Amino acid sequence: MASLQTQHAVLASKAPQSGSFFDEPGSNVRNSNIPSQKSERQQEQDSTTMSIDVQHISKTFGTFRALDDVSLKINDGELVALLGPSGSGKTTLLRIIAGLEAPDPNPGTSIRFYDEDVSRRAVGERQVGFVFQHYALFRHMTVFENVAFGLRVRHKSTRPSKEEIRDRVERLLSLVQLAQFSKRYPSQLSGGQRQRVALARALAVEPKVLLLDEPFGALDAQVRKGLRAWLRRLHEEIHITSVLVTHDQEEALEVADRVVVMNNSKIEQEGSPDEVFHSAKTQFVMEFLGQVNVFHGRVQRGKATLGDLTVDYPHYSGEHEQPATVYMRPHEFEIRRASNGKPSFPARITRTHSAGAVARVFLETEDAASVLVELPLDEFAQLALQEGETVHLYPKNARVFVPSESQ
Ligand SMILES: Nc1ncnc2c1ncn2[C@@H]1O[C@H](COP(=O)(O)OP(=O)(O)OP(=O)(O)O)[C@@H](O)[C@H]1O
Repeated sequence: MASLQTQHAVLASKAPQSGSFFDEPGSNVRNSNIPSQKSERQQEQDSTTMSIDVQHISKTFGTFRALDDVSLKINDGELVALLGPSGSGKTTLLRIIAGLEAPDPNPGTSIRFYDEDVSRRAVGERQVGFVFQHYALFRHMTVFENVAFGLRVRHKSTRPSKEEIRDRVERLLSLVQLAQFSKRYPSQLSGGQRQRVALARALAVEPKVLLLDEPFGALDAQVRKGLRAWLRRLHEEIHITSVLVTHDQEEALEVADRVVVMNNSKIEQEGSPDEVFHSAKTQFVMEFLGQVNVFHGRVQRGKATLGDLTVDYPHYSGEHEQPATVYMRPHEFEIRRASNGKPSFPARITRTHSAGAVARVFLETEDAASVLVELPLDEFAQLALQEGETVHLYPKNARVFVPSESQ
């Protein structure tokens, strides 16, 4: 292939897509512009109460703009993940929702909880529950006392009775599966157990919304995975409107009902995990969510060209050739030994790795560009691919971005 270059963003992969752009003449390679059908869940959400509605939020620290006119609506009972790289503004947005930080005082800026303007309400009045990455539990208090704390310190007029507090704490501890640890001190718990206590403590005061800022960020990968699944199950049980800040795309895609991708102080894209993963609207989202092979091609007169491969690209019908970036996910290739006449390109296998859920095949094109392909293990075994051999790569799907259009 002529002028083929690749680079990899190292992130996780998902199940294969069914699109077959290269086999179907006239198909549209620009996935991102295909209007997506609203899922039943989305339609349901549209008709539910909006519990958090922030509009036109900007935040400047000195001369640095940490948030740039961000608007976001979160439905009642929804779990939304704010996902983005470090410094993209996720925590700042969360802190503004909480009332820990004030937005720049611009006309049009508003923060509403359940239709009530809370912009002027202090953090203590907003009824939010927090769990942070390093949510220090009180070391001198038992698990039970930690969870009960928020209720015990309430003013007499709103404080529940001793029995009510005991009942509520016991219920919460069984909800977070720590009932048997109620008498332990934080130092006698694992990191994951401590975060579950922190969550029970946040829920004890019956907040209207739950704000989670990298709650599992300090824990090791295995524990994080377990807690992720646990948090999702918990959310399904209690359905409290929740905002989860994370820079871990796997975590966001697995746990959230809706993912809000942030970049450079703005919301880059929001949608269901499927939408943001499969229909990235920008190159940033495409690269941030999932592993990608990146190729540099061209568009001209309604066609996108990548070496010998050509696909329809109706978004640009100009005569003037424009550079384009073409993305293909590792699972979006078929590998064959012999050409079947369909558009493909040859590549040499440099390494294979099959000790995992899928086999990973590392290849090099004629231009010495590297490509990563993922195959189901049975297909990999059937092909009996050998390092050093040259095979044909058949792309099954691709997304084309013309920088001037997509940015
Ligand atoms: N109090 C502050 N004073 C000055 N700059 C700040 C302050 N708080 C945040 N910032 C800056 O604003 C930007 C956004 O910060 P924020 O914490 O919201 O990012 P983030 O997306 O949550 O990142 P991370 O994942 O690293 O926590 C960063 O560049 C940060 O340095």
